[in-house]
Amino acid sequence: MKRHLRNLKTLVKPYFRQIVLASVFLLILTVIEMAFPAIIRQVIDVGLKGGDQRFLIVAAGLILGLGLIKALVNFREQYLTEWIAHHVAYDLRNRLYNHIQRLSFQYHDHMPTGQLISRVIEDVRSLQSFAGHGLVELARIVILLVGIGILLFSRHPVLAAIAISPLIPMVLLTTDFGKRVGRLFLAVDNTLGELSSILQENVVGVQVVRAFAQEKYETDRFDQTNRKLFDRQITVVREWAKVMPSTIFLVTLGTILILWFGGQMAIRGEITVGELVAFNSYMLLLANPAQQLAWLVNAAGEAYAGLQRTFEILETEPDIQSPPNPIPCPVFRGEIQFERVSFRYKQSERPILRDINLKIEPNQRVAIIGATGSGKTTLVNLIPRFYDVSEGVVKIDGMDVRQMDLPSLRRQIGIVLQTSLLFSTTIRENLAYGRPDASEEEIIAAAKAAQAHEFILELPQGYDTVVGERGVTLSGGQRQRIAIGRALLMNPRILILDDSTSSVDTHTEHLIQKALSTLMEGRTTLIIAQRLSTVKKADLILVMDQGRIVEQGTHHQLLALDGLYRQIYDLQLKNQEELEDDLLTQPIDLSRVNFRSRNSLE
Ligand SMILES: Nc1ncnc2c1ncn2[C@@H]1O[C@H](COP(=O)(O)OP(=O)(O)OP(=O)(O)O)[C@@H](O)[C@H]1O
Repeated sequence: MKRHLRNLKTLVKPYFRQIVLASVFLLILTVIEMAFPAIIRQVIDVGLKGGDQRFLIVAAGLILGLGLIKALVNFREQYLTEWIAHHVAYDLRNRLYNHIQRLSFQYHDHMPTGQLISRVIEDVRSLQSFAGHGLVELARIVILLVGIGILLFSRHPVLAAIAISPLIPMVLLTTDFGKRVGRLFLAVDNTLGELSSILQENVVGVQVVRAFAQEKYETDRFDQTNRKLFDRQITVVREWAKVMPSTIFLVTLGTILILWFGGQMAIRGEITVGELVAFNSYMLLLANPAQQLAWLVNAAGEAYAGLQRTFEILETEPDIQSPPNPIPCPVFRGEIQFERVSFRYKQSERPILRDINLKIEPNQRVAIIGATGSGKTTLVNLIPRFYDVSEGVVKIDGMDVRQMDLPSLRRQIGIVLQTSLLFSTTIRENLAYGRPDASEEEIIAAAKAAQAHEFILELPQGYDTVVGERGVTLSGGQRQRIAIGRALLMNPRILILDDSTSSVDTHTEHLIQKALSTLMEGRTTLIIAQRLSTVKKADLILVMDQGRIVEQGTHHQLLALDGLYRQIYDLQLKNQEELEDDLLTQPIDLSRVNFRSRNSLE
């Protein structure tokens, strides 16, 4: 709790001046509200009793003047509190987004995307709505309660005690509700996160759902979580509905008590009629905010849950960041070394990479092959520090990558994956994603080298065509060429490629191969190889099996070894004729070869 209040303080601190000003406005408003019953009392006791018309006119003028001031101050106060709330939400969304950008892959592996989205949007919204309207109302209630309490007790302590007495169970009721509601809202928010995860997964994976005709299953899954959300929300409403009528009843009880006891006192002449009316007006002044108390506690609970969930993200230290005093990264020569590297994902029981020793010379082309799940992707992911080694060290040009400045390390490593993500913006901006300062000539040159220039020109708005959800849909081959252009423009010293191309026609395949060759020139390149042609051309081939590099060398050296590589190769050679035809057209998926079957071959 203390920690969360401290967090809240860090959020509102920049707006301290505005908060003070809003509080002053609030105080003025409340004082004006409390002045009205006092004026009415004077009107009844002095004006009406003495039949003094001038007194009535003065009182009416006073009420009119105060009413005008109240309207003006009210406008300023409402504007200011909303302004503060929106600024706090704006800052929080930015802080969250910046932090999420810095969190490691390890974190993203286990945090569902939908949960993150729901925290940045929904939890911030609940915080914002409480920070605006809620906090002000709460402050108003406190000021009113204290102010009216002092006024009533100073005039007539006995009647004040009678009038205020129903407020005691009301406060007890709402505090009890307040204790429970935070927990209930946390459950609601978590389920909302689950629901957005399912939605997000289904929208992204719509093709898979349709292809497997699993619409019914997915609809049921969504319905189940939606029902859970509904049930949890209804629980909150039920709890709230229990408290709400009780508070309304208790306020009404206050008025009844005043009329009953106060009325008798007035008959006995112990208080004036004006005082009785003023007492009742003060109670009515409290009625509205008191009824809102349950709503406020509700909103506070929701905001508290939001605060907990958003700060859970903000308090997560990124596992992977630049060291405090990073070694400045000069332009890499491109030598890569793995020394006794082992790696285990946080969740995995066994090491995924074991005792990897490897030296790659600058500008070498390295092909990595191995069965699916043998650790190829994991191995290359250690170079740009998407994950950090569990044991051993990865070095570039003799320096441990963990000692380098992270952005300058990653800027020198280009990555082209099989399914390259493009952003929903123009082709030009997608190409210049890593180099926003690139000139038009540079962008076009990169697109030409990536064999993308021609098809870009054929698009409706050329380089200004928006891709993705808001614009045209590009084919797999076109997307990959844009991704190659994007990497080319970065001019990285080290390149990581996935050379598989999802079924494209011969011509596109040829264009992609040409683009990749241009991209690889003069750079250290690691290719997760799916094609025999790529493997044959590599300076060094790494054969991976169950997290280890079991063989390494050139095509001929490895053939001569007569080991696993030979077996893979022979398996392909059996279909020699077919392969000859397909070599430039169809990717030969080496990862699909059953490496384990070598035992049966022996
Ligand atoms: N983020 C992750 N968290 C936990 N385990 C993972 C993660 N990514 C991969 N693995 C596991 O690590 C092992 C190696 O995966 P990796 O993706 O490196 O294999 P690969 O050789 O690239 O496979 P493929 O050819 O199918 O892409 C697999 O058993 C996989 O289940």
